[in-house]
Amino acid sequence: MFLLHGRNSYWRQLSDGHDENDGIQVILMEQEEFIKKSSILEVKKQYPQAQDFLENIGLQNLPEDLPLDEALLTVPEDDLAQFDLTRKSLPEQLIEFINTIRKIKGTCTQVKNLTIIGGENKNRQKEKITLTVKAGEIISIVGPTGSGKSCLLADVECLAQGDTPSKRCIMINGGRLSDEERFDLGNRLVAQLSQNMNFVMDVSVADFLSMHAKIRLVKDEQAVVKKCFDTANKLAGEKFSDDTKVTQLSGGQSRALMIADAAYISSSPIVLIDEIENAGVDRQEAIKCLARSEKIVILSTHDPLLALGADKRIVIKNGGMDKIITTTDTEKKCRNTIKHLDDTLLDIRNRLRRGELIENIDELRNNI
Ligand SMILES: Nc1ncnc2c1ncn2[C@@H]1O[C@H](COP(=O)(O)OP(=O)(O)OP(=O)(O)O)[C@@H](O)[C@H]1O
Repeated sequence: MFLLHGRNSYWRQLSDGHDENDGIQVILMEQEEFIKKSSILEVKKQYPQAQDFLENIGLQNLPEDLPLDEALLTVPEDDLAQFDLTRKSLPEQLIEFINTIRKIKGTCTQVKNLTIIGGENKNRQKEKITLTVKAGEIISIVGPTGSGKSCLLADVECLAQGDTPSKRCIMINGGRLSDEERFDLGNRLVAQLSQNMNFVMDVSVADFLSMHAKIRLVKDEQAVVKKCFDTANKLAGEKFSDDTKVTQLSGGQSRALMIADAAYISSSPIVLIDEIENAGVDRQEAIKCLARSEKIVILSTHDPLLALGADKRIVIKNGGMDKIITTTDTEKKCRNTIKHLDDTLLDIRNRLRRGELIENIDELRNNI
């Protein structure tokens, strides 16, 4: 719904420490009252799924300032009958529709780990590697240009079952997914932040975030939306306001917004990122904020800081997983020095952006 390349998921639980079904019952009773008494506009704001429901039965133009039962008086009974509905049954059907989505959300499994079972490299030689990634782990994928990093990300994204060119197989919680689970659009596990993001809705950043938070049934919606907006602005080079249209955001700002969304709103437990270093966002902060959210983060990168910032890295050679390296303590120490070099480069980049001349060779030497 909200982006072309991204995916969203109903997999995370409603969990709030109480029995899930009790919680759902209470919410449903309040919800029924609300849907019956409020104006259609308010219902759509609270439950964006209502828009889809009404559109599917050709009722997208109902007067939005009226409650549903009053608005339905403007619709001939015959128009409703073709969908096997009446003025009385339609609100009940709408409530059931919204409840079904809640139930889907409540019954889905949490992802504790993901396993990549090796397939074949470009020469059809077997990959002798099986890697299990736990929730909260960050994995980088490194390798020369064209070696097959994006291909591995694509295998995870489609939860490959030996049916992609690499013949890899992806397991969730140690088991294979049924075709139904794999292709069920409502149950998307994976959020992919690819190099090009395109929004398909022309709404403001604020509306975009709160709609998504509502669909995800996020608690404390306003606070989460604010957190998400502030984080996106922290990650983006050029700041933007919350009334900016999402279609007017730059490539870097869009990615910053989607990274913040993936961290704080999206319930997708697996986040895939293709070459975040090209996104014009504060890449280290981006990874830190995703890592805090206990997701599985897999990123393909040419950036030493990101590669070494991961818990493990997959080295790709000729289309195959050649090695898995766990980042050593010594590497982590080396990373601090690399970070210093990187900060120096970033400073030069920023000075160039501000139109300054870079001529002080001594200063540069001292900084390296
Ligand atoms: N195991 C494999 N079997 C068959 N084809 C493969 C395999 N791995 C990669 N390829 C193919 O190799 C080509 C390059 O792969 P890919 O785009 O994934 O490289 P990359 O490492 O992401 O490159 P870049 O660094 O430029 O983004 C693609 O056409 C891809 O389909």
